[in-house]
Amino acid sequence: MGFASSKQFFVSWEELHRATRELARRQLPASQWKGIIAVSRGGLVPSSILARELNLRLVQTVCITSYVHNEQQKQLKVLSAAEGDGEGMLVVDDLVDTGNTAKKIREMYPKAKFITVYAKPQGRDLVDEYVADVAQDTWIELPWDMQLNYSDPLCKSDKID
Ligand SMILES: O=P(O)(O)OC[C@H]1O[C@H](OP(=O)(O)OP(=O)(O)O)[C@H](O)[C@@H]1O
Ligand SMILES: Nc1nc2[nH]cnc2c(=O)[nH]1
Ligand SMILES: [Mg+2]
Repeated sequence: MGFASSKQFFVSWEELHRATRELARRQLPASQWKGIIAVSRGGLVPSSILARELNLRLVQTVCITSYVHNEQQKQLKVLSAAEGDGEGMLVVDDLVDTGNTAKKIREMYPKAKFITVYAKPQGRDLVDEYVADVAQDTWIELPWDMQLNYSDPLCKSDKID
């Protein structure tokens, strides 16, 4: 789950919006869906965009926290979960990485369609649909985790000038 990430992929609000709208476009016709189950917290913003684009008013959540014990072990804890087997529902998360969360979601909602905006190779086969591939060694930095910052001009680190 990102422990071995050596690179970063920075996602702006605009890029997240564009990619999530593309994910929404692929869920048409909207009439086939009863609603959305957002995988909180990462799936909350994408779910809001999908709900708007598909005019879905039923938005439920499944709240999962991940406890990391060591580099190999990630233990999931479900704090609260929408009821049912997921029939007619879109289960939405921001990304799939190792696939641990996705496996749990599939067990809980076997009849749902599970979709994410981003997917890494280890977990992508567990997702029914996603928009963008990201390498396994890359950490995805999402817009709600970032802020605008001043950046020095490149020549400042140029020792020859
Ligand atoms: O494929 P995996 O290795 O399971 O990783 C993917 C999950 O990790 C992140 O959530 P996280 O558990 O960090 O919590 P958050 O959504 O509250 O940020 C992300 O939002 C996915 O839900
Ligand atoms: N923000 C973020 N959370 C994650 N959780 C698991 N993998 C990732 C990742 O690449 N980025
Ligand atoms: Mg999450």
